[in-house]
Amino acid sequence: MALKTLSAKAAAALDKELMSSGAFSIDQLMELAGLSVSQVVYRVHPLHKGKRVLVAVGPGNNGGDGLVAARHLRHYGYHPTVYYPKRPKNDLYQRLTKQLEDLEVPFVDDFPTALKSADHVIDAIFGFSFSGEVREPFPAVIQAMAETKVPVTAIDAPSSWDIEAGPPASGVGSNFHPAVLVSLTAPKPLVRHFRGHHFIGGRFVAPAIAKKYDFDVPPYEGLDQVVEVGPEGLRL
Ligand SMILES: NC(=O)C1=CN([C@@H]2O[C@H](COP(=O)(O)OP(=O)(O)OC[C@H]3O[C@@H](n4cnc5c(N)ncnc54)[C@H](OP(=O)(O)O)[C@@H]3O)[C@@H](O)[C@H]2O)[C@@H](O)CC1
Ligand SMILES: [K+]
Repeated sequence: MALKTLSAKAAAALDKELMSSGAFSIDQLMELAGLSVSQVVYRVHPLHKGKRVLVAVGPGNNGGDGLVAARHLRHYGYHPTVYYPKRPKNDLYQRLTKQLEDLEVPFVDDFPTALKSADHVIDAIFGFSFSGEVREPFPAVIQAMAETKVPVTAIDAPSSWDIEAGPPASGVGSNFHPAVLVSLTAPKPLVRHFRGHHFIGGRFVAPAIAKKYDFDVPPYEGLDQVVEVGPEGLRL
């Protein structure tokens, strides 16, 4: 059975609803989203495969998920490094940054150089609000992630992919195929073009909300914050 997907518009509306009538705060949702990403990395890239995780962080909430994941990974025993070139003055992102600084997580300015000594990469640049052509300074970062042999885990969307249509036909991102994707709450239509390991995370949706937005809450087990749903077709 094919997984039901959420369009970019529906995902944004769901986000808004969770934070209004759903009574969640953005901090809560981001914490659970980032926690689920950290659990995926622990599964696909356990500590013995190498502790150096490079996190590419973008200017919105997708980036915030990456900052949260970096914090959890530090507590699990990894050595995360964060590339965060565009930092909005938003209080939430500043607090997430301070929490990482207190854990002595390094922030770097040169992504391609940092990539040379990374064992795993988290793509937290853009999520469901991405559109159009990738603007500076991110084209070189996406190009580096596309070319590296280091495995990449993308949060919610491979950055630069159109949320509905998938990878761009040419130019930046056309050759970017991350090894792992963590869809938050529900996959976006771009997942039809994704062939790697696919997980769903974001274990915070009430059944009535899932019904209203017409997607399936995957069968989370025990303490897990994630469910693997691919690559063998779409198992749900
Ligand atoms: N409900 C859920 O499941 C939850 C979802 N969560 C997460 O939130 C994510 C969505 O976050 P979001 O809405 O903040 O936007 P996001 O995708 O990070 O990007 C926006 C930024 O990118 C920029 N930008 C856009 N296009 C660009 C371009 N071509 N080139 C360059 N820049 C470009 C844009 O800049 P602007 O256009 O405003 O100048 C803006 O700064 C979602 O995918 C999930 O990861 C969790 O945190 C909580 C629970
Ligand atoms: K991403």
